[in-house]
Amino acid sequence: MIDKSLFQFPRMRQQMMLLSLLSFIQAAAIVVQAMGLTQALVAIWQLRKISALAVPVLVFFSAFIVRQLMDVAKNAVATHYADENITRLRPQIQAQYFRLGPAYLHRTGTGSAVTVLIDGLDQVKTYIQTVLPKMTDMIFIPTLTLIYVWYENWLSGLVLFLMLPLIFFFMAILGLAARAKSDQQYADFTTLNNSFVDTILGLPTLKVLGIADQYEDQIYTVSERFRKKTMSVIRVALTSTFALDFFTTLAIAIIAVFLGFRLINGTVTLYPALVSLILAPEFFLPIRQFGDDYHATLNGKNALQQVNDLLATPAPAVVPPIDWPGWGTDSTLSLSGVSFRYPDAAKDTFALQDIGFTAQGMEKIAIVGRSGSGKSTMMNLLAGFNQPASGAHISLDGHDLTSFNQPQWQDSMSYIPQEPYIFSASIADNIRFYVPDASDAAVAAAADQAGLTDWLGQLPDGLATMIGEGQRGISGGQGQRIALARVLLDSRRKILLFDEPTAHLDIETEYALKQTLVPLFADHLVIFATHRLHWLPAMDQIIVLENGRISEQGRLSDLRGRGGALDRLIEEMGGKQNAVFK
Ligand SMILES: Nc1ncnc2c1ncn2[C@@H]1O[C@H](COP(=O)(O)OP(=O)(O)OP(=O)(O)O)[C@@H](O)[C@H]1O
Repeated sequence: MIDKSLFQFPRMRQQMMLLSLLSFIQAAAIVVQAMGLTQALVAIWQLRKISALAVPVLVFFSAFIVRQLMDVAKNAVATHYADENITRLRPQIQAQYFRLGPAYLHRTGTGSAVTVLIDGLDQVKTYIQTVLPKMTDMIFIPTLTLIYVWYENWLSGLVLFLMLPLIFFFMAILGLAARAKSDQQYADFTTLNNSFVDTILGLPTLKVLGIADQYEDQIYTVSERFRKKTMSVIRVALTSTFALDFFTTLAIAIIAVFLGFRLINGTVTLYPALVSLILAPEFFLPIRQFGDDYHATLNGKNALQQVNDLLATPAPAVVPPIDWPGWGTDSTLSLSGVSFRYPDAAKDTFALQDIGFTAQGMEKIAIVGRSGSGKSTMMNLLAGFNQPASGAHISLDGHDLTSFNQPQWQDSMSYIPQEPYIFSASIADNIRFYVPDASDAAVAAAADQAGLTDWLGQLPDGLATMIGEGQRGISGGQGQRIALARVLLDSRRKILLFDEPTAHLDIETEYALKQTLVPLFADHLVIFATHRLHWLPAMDQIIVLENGRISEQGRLSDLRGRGGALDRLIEEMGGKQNAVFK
């Protein structure tokens, strides 16, 4: 029922002590309230003067108020503590996602991240808020009421005490059944979120292909499955609540019958009999309340488990800092024996195998290959998102690196993917990506150099125009130019990694962009993955990938016409692509 990891939360001991104190006071108030009520009833039964009622009634109401105040206080303490932990966990989870990188997010799904960060944390909050006070209530309220009932009437105390194992036994059986169903339900919830986010992101494609309805049906099917799983969890939860209610009512009835007979026999007086009867439901109340909230706590427990698993996932080690001034004209990077396998790929299936090459100074290197040959995997590895398998040798100006997840390397490079991410912000802020404190004049100059001036002139708000999700849409070419402006703004980053930056652009836009890009290449190390072969004449070194291996590498002039992998690739591309080399 209780996730042990809760006890590792900061300040948990103090919180539990505080809640224990509040539950203890509440338990005492419950006993005192019952005493006051019973004394008042006994006084009425004995036809005593109305003034004899004053003290018991006052005691009853005072204890009643204390009891309610303790509920308010426990709620406030638990809510505050839950909020405090959610506020602590949210940035930790975000930081962990950053550490694990896009490769992890790709594997687990965006929907899963949304589930953890939004619904998951809400459920964890409800869990902490509910389970902590319920736990201390379950310890103190039954104990104190049992002690008092036993003191007043040991037989009633014994009945209450004997009922406990039976109730816990049923709680455990039903709890286990609900647990299994709830695990399934939570897994379905994540699947549902993943397929929903996936469908929303892919909606334009689905519409174009005319299969949006099919996906709508799929979401309907998944959500129906989720609904049914939820209903079955609720069914088990209701059965357990019913079973608990049944047994507690039975126990109270047994006590009532016993006491009734003993009152008639005269073996017990009215006060102990009545106080036992009034306290019997109080004895079971915390257990029943825990049963009522069991469903909510199960979801929270699952969500907490997911948060813990995420936080415990080992992040790729950040390579320790090196004494390296950054990439310069004399710099050398050499790789050998670099392999990479996706975690979910078959055992011996490597997306990259035994990669080796050397990059020097402001060289321009093209990585070409058929679709699926490993170009993006290679760029993600060079950007530090994919970690090479053991046995790789990476040497950066004489420093041995185990991966490119190296702060100085990453601070020296700019990575431009096929579709650069445009944040929901102004164009200027999007350009300031690497240099947040760049001046307006510097941003405007970078935008101009990237060829954005004509377009900006058409926008009433110019650089202040809001773009990105939920804002003004932009074309693929404009997105690439913004990404270029980012690079131009930060002249310290001398390494440019391009992953097919013009893949989604038409020939005219690509040509215009090329005019901006090629001059930029001059004072940078450029590693450029592409299947558009007209870029090759602008490159110093060509690396041809086939099935994750380098099948040919060298200068374009050396590779052309020798019937090797590059010639085969050019032949396959045919037509317009081939014409570039004639
Ligand atoms: N996240 C992933 N998990 C498992 N396998 C993957 C993943 N991403 C890519 N692969 C596999 O790795 C291989 C190389 O893929 P990669 O995307 O690097 O190729 P590419 O040359 O960039 O292709 P394209 O030109 O079509 O973008 C392919 O066989 C692909 O199926």
